[in-house]
Amino acid sequence: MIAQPQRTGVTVGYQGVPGSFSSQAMHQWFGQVESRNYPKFEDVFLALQNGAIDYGVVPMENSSTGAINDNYDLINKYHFFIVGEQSIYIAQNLLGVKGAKLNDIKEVYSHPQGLLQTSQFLAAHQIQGKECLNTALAAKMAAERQDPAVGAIASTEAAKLYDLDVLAPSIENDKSNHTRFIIFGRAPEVLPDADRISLIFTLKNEVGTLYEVMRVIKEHAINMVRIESRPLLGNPWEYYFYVDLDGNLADPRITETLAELKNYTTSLRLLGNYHRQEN
Ligand SMILES: O=C(O)C(=O)C[C@]1(C(=O)O)C=C[C@@H](O)C=C1
Repeated sequence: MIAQPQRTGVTVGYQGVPGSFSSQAMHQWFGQVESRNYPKFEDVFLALQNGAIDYGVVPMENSSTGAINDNYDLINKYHFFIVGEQSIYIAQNLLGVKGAKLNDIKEVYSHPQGLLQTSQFLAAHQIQGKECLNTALAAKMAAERQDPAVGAIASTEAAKLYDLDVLAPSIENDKSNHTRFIIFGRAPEVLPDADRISLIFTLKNEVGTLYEVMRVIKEHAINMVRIESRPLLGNPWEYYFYVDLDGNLADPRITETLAELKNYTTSLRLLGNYHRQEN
């Protein structure tokens, strides 16, 4: 694994409360760091905008349930730069108040992603899911309710922090459940050995424009690792595309590709060139 640069004396923002997967991802990437937490994903972007934090950490994609669309839209809306990524293994657990048994649980709080990632277990045990803003907040809410019928789907760290029992460990549908988070800041930070590039672009509404973009990438022998299309807010039936490529900005194949893509796109924004992280 490539060592991350030391960023000391900085403040990092994440969504949720301590014990959330976002806070775990933040600590894995930054180590011990000053942090601030916010109720909503957009609050993290606003905090970066008004200078309350130096970096933000948000989830972008889960290996079993796919894109976390809100954060793609926020990255498109706020013109910040991706400086890194962190993928973590997400073990979801059924948590309950002390002394509760699995069979007591009738409803659970969790983030919509936590409920989706454990849908098979919840259906098999006829447990009703109740959405809340974050998995760790779900644990905090279950602890406050002190009702053996009310549990939470969250991490074991959240169980410890909010004094809950783990009634069923690792109940995620997919045993290789990972979530990829991005680390973003106000300025680009290009590292000489960076190997992942993220772009956002819009296209001319003409025959074959997306094909031309793919062709340019392919003809420069660049590996495209992700493409997401999302509706452009305010322009019905128009889309923006988010693309991740393998590469470094000092490589002429990349500079030529970016220059050529300008011919086929109506806007093209480089979000960052950073270290990729394989699971
Ligand atoms: O960070 C948390 O704990 C969250 O509740 C958020 C979130 C998400 O939005 O995907 C983070 C990682 C997991 O995929 C489940 C939930």
